[in-house]
Amino acid sequence: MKVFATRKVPKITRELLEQNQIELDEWHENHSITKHELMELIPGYDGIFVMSTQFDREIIEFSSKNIKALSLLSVGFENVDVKAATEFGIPVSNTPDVLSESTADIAFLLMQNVARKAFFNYKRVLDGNWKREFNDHLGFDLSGKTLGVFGLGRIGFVTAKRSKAAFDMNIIYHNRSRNEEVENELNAKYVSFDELLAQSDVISIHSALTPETEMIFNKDAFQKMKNSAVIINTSRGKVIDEKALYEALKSGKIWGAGLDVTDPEPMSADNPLLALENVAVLPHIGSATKETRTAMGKLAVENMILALNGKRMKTPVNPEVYED
Ligand SMILES: NC(=O)C1=CN([C@@H]2O[C@H](COP(=O)(O)OP(=O)(O)OC[C@H]3O[C@@H](n4cnc5c(N)ncnc54)[C@H](O)[C@@H]3O)[C@@H](O)[C@H]2O)C=CC1
Ligand SMILES: O=C(O)C(=O)CO
Repeated sequence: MKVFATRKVPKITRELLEQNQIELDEWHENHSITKHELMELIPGYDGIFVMSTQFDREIIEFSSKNIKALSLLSVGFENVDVKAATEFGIPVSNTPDVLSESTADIAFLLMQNVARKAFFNYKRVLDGNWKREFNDHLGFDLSGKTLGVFGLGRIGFVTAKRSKAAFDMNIIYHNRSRNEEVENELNAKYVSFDELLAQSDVISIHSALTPETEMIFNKDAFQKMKNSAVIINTSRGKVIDEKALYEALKSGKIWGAGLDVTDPEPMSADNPLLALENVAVLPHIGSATKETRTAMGKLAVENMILALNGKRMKTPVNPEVYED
């Protein structure tokens, strides 16, 4: 058996594959693999570790001749046409749960960072501009404020839990469905999207990227938010209309933004958002801890080995592929 990874995999993945006598090739070039390069390579493999690479219907159909599994090293799977994979009988898996704590940490880090302008103030230190201001560049307290979670799934829940425990924040949420367990545990209140926009001091985005959520945070949404509000995004860049976000921040329509994900990625260094005092940007490091990347690598390889042996994957995103 031979598998291919569209980027370098964690050490654990390599080790487990070796123990199972499965050969691995990884994409080592400096540029992201192109569709053409991928299609040239696919015929030589039995399975693929997908790391952010786009798998559209054409690639899926082409892969179906020999590929027995697409094992993603991510929980998000908007880059793969799952419907096509199911149609062509290819099982697809992702890495849920194992990255929820570390991604929620980054949402929480950005929240505190923006509330206290930490990156901006750090830059002042680097620039030799250390002044103790009494009335300028002030932040705001998170304690007792209202956190609005958009998409209260696995990561949204952990973020809400941290915010409640650390800052006794009042939790409201908007989700595809209500979650009474979460409501009881966190005293959280389900609200409509418009209520979430109007009532939140901080909005933290944790939904998947879907046709419904794409650009849902647009000019119209920013108009409905408090002038003092902060928006945090650790889901996918495309959930926010970044031009509208810039305008909303620049005009004082909303107060601040913390982004771990942007559209496109990487964000260009001359993006005007980076020049704003109340904006903190990180280069998509939500799951980037040793522990989490190891757990993701282990789960991804377990899924791959199961699929290569004709067994049901541990965390399939298209379980219907196993139905007769
Ligand atoms: N920044 C980073 O490094 C990372 C980013 N992510 C992103 O976080 C996302 C969430 O991950 P999980 O919490 O594990 O997923 P999940 O599936 O547990 O939660 C997503 C939630 O969004 C909700 N949702 C979907 N469409 C919605 C809509 N139209 N309106 C309201 N709610 C909606 C769902 O009901 C669900 O509760 C991933 O899809 C991925 O894009 C995940 C891990 C790391
Ligand atoms: O898992 C995901 O969806 C990520 O964005 C990175 O871990």
